[in-house]
Amino acid sequence: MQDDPRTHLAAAARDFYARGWMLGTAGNLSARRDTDTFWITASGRPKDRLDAGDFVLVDLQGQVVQAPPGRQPSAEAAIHETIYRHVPDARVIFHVHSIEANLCGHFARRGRLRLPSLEMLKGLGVPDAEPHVDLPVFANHLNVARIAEDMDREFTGALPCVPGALIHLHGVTAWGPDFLAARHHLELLEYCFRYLVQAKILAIGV
Ligand SMILES: CSCCC(=O)C(=O)COP(=O)(O)O
Ligand SMILES: [Zn+2]
Repeated sequence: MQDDPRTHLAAAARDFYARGWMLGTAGNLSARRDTDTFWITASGRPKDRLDAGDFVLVDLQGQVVQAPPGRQPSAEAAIHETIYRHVPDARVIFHVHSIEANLCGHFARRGRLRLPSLEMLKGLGVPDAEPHVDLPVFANHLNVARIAEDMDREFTGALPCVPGALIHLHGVTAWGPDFLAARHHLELLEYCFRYLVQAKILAIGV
């Protein structure tokens, strides 16, 4: 599995688990294999010990192409499909459940979370000294298809100006053209969330 995307996904999952972002089997990760299929974590697997038997190959229509015995794709595969269908350069998607991402759901207004105005957002593709950027926030539903439908509707209108989205009181999803970029995007969003939580504690307006 040397240069197999599953190796990189398993390594990313171990990293995110160690940061406390994928505890208790939370989260799911995927990477495109080709134009029509992507590898995604199997549902309900512990993210600190994934191996090749913990990934399912699915297509952009939601059909399972290849699955190890007894494994189902992530229950949230429809969200990954929606992102891959709409965002042409998304090749890797990370969805994690950090405490800060969920606390920041409380700061969202009308389906948007205003990110802090930091030059650092350059790393999310916004090269301004004092950027004004909103992250889309989607309502959470136990029926994941409803989240994917909301995302499909919103992304049909316009893609977000940063490579990520929040699902309210559930978790954050970030994507990128490769593993490193997707990780950087997730780290930058998580930095923003920590910054917003700290600013709230210190009663600083951002
Ligand atoms: C234990 S977390 C609840 C489900 C969830 O939100 C998640 O990210 C993991 O679901 P999966 O089916 O991918 O294991
Ligand atoms: Zn989730």
